[in-house]
Amino acid sequence: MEGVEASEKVKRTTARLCSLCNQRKAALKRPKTLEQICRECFYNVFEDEIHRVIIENNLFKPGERIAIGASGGKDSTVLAYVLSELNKRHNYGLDLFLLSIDEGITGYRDDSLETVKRNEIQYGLPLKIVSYKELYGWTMDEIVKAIGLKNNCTFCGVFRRQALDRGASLIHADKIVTGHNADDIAETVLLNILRGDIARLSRCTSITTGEDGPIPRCKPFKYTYEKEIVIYPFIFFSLTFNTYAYFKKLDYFSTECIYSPNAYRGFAREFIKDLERIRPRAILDIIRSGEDFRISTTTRMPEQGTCQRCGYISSQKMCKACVLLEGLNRGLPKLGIGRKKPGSGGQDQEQSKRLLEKKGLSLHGKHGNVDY
Ligand SMILES: Nc1ncnc2c1ncn2[C@@H]1O[C@H](COP(=O)(O)OP(=O)(O)OP(=O)(O)O)[C@@H](O)[C@H]1O
Repeated sequence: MEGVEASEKVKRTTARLCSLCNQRKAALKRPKTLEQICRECFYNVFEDEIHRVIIENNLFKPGERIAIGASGGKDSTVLAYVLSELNKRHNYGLDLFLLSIDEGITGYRDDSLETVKRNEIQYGLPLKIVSYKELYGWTMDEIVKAIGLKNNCTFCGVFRRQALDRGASLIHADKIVTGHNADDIAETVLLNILRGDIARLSRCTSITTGEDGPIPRCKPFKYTYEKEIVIYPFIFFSLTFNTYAYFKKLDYFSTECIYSPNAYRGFAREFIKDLERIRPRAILDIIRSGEDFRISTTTRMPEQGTCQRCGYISSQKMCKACVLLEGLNRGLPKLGIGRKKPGSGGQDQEQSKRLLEKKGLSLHGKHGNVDY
């Protein structure tokens, strides 16, 4: 019965004319606006929105070398494709590169890197791969053996952040772009509110961050819905499978990391889904709320300095990567796990974490809690 209803729904939707061009048959309902539009108009609005975001926010300057953080996953694959198309179409004058970090996760990253290697040929973009093993002397497989499954995402998140910077500087990149999308950012706003993490809350909605660090980072998908990029597991809009990556038949890798099988940012994601049922714009509203937060001028923010050991930016004497690495090398892998700095959550974060864990949900992001 359900199947019959679904196919009726498909027939009803596809029989309608596109509400933008009024000529071709509608092929999907846009999750962002609920408009029924055709494939061609979808490509146009999807790409034009990203172009507008790039131009209005002055993300790039002609001649810049841009490292695209390429994991082989849906977001960064679509980002690489769209950015290379827009670069040609609008003459941005950018030198684009794919930059992949090999965390050393057998059965996951080795497979997704194969996808990136194919993307290198498909999009004609040079690829640079840097590995945790060469940078830190440890693979994630080895780290998980030492620390177990509980805190491994913290290592991975901290190391990846620095690895992207180091990789980008090896290819003399001026900027790094990542595939963080609107859903990721809205979730992060909520998580930072729950953690009481004022420092991260104040920067998590910025489209460009790290301008005071080694290499600025941009998120051109800041306003792009995940559901428009690729299939989404919690389908509640009809025809959400007709997304950009699907229509364009892009080659991406779609398996979850084997070390964080429950990697969804459970609570925030579910909450946002509930809100979206009432108001499809909820994701954009949350991002806007995050942007509009005013941080009191008396709030103590971490001061940016450099790590005494490796010279990387750090608000402490030693950067988090060096602290974690020291723990690993001394056989004390738990050294440096946990975070109790002033203004960074402390007790509030612990309380929210306990509360969520009681409900069987996790506060941690896909790759630890240091994603922005
Ligand atoms: N191993 C990696 N190498 C290079 N860039 C990475 C890597 N992992 C993540 N990134 C960058 O960080 C972004 C966010 O990654 P994350 O894994 O949190 O989200 P995701 O939604 O699974 O992204 P994707 O679909 O691109 O894998 C990615 O879109 C990509 O730009």
